[in-house]
Formats: sequence, structure tokens, C-alpha cells
Amino acid sequence: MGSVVDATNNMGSVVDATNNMGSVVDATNKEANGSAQTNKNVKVVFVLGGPGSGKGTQCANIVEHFGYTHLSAGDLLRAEIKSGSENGTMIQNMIKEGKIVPSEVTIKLLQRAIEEKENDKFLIDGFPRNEENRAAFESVTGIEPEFVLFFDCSEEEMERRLLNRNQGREDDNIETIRKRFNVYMESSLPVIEYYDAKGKVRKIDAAKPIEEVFEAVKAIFTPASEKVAA
Ligand SMILES: Nc1ncnc2c1ncn2[C@@H]1O[C@H](COP(=O)(O)OP(=O)(O)O)[C@@H](O)[C@H]1O
Ligand SMILES: Nc1ccn([C@@H]2O[C@H](COP(=O)(O)OP(=O)(O)O)[C@@H](O)[C@H]2O)c(=O)n1
Ligand SMILES: [Mg+2]
Repeated sequence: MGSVVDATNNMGSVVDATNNMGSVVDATNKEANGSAQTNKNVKVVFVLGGPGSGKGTQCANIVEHFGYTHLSAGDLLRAEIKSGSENGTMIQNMIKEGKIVPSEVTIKLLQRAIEEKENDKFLIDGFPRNEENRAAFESVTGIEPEFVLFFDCSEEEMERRLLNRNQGREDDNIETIRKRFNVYMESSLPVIEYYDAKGKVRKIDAAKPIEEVFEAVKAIFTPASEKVAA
């Protein structure tokens, strides 16, 4: 049905291999909710896709080739558990259940990470994962993504990858994986549809081998002016 989120691996019309980094977002002058706004002009790309679709793997490649800083919402939450923070137990329980942690917690971690880094280009991986994440991030930080990189992969393949990930994660077991797939379908896909309606989604066939996926990713990040004419 040609929808961006039909979970088939077809490279539908949302794939736009031209590069469109747009202008740098100016988040300095907004005062939404009276919350602390980030005082940096930053360029953000959201990296979305189901659990096991390869977001973290490809972000590492993008960092190496294109000079972005990688911020994984899941990694920041896991670090927060390890640090012994007062929210640690709550976060741990939510991750075990495959649930989305309340936005204020995750956004604080993302904001702090953005402020701490020298860089002005960020890949935000695994966020926003639901409508609450999306709307709260926008109103708290005033940041709009340049575009959304969407890794499209079948559940069957994602499940196989997660069960072989071997990073000792408490959520890489079949019970939690099933819950995460449900949350992904119900809460995360609508966010991707939201950005697709704004023409911001760059969809990648993520079921291919890592190197082939990165070739498609490169085409999106390479400025059009640097592409060799065919
Ligand atoms: N294109 C790919 N083909 C096969 N395995 C992959 C591919 N991309 C990633 N993997 C593997 O799948 C697992 C999940 O990848 P990861 O990058 O952690 O995904 P995500 O961050 O989207 O959950 C890892 O073990 C990774 O090495
Ligand atoms: N925006 C986010 C991102 C992750 N998380 C939690 O962290 C878990 C792991 O996220 P992750 O991005 O590391 O997972 P993968 O997609 O990389 O497998 C999710 O299942 C959620 O429980 C969250 O609550 N909110
Ligand atoms: Mg990941």
C-alpha cells in the first residue's frame, strides 16, 4: 500500500537519495514551557527503526564517515541505571518490560549530552519512540530534525538479530522482544508516519548486509554536490 511503514522492504517513494541537510536549527530564542532551552545551534538527525534493525551499527559508520556525534537514547538510559541514579530502578523495570520511559527523563539525558559535546551535528538514535517523546522534545528543546533516517526491516530478521546480539542486554530475550515489537507497531511507527507526512523520512532497506545498508546510508549523507554523475 505504499505506506512508509508497511514493513515490507520495498524502497518506496519516501527514499530520497538526494541530500538535504537544510539549515541549522536555531533553538536559542524559544521559551516554550519556560524550560531550559539548549543554547547551541545544532543539527539533529533522528535514527529510527525497530529493535534490531541496525540503528546502532549504522550510527557507528556515520560517525566515522560524516563527523556526527552519536547519542543513543537506550545507551543513555542504560548508563543512568548504572550510575545509581534515583530513577535507575524505574528505568530498569521499563526496559525489561519493553516500555517507553517517560519523556522528561530521556530528554534530560539527551539535552545534557548535547550541551556537553563540542559538536553541532547529532544522530539521535532510538528517539522519539512515541508521540509523547516527539512532542515533548520539540517543545522543550525547540529542535526540529533535519530528517529522519528510517531502517525498515522485517520482524523475523530483527528477532533473529536480537537473539544473537550477545551484548548481555536484559531486554534481548524473546518475551521482552515480543513486547518491544508491539510497542514499536503501536507507538513508534506513528511517529515515523508523522515525519513522513512532512517529507522528512529517508527510508533504508535494512534487511540487507551491513555494508550494503551503509551504501544506501552514505547516499543520503553525501552532499549532492559531491556525488559523481552517473
Ligand atoms: N545489516 C545487518 N545484517 C545482519 N546483522 C546486522 C545488521 N545490522 C546490524 N546487525 C546485527 O544485529 C544486531 C542488532 O544491531 P543493532 O545495531 O544493535 O540494532 P538496533 O540498534 O537497531 O537495535 C547486532 O548484533 C548487529 O551486529
Ligand atoms: N526513547 C527511548 C528509547 C529507549 N527506551 C527504552 O530503552 C529500551 C532499549 O532501547 P534501545 O534503543 O537501546 O533498543 P534497540 O532498538 O537498539 O534494540 C527500549 O525498549 C525502551 O524500554 C525508551 O524508553 N525511550
Ligand atoms: Mg540500538
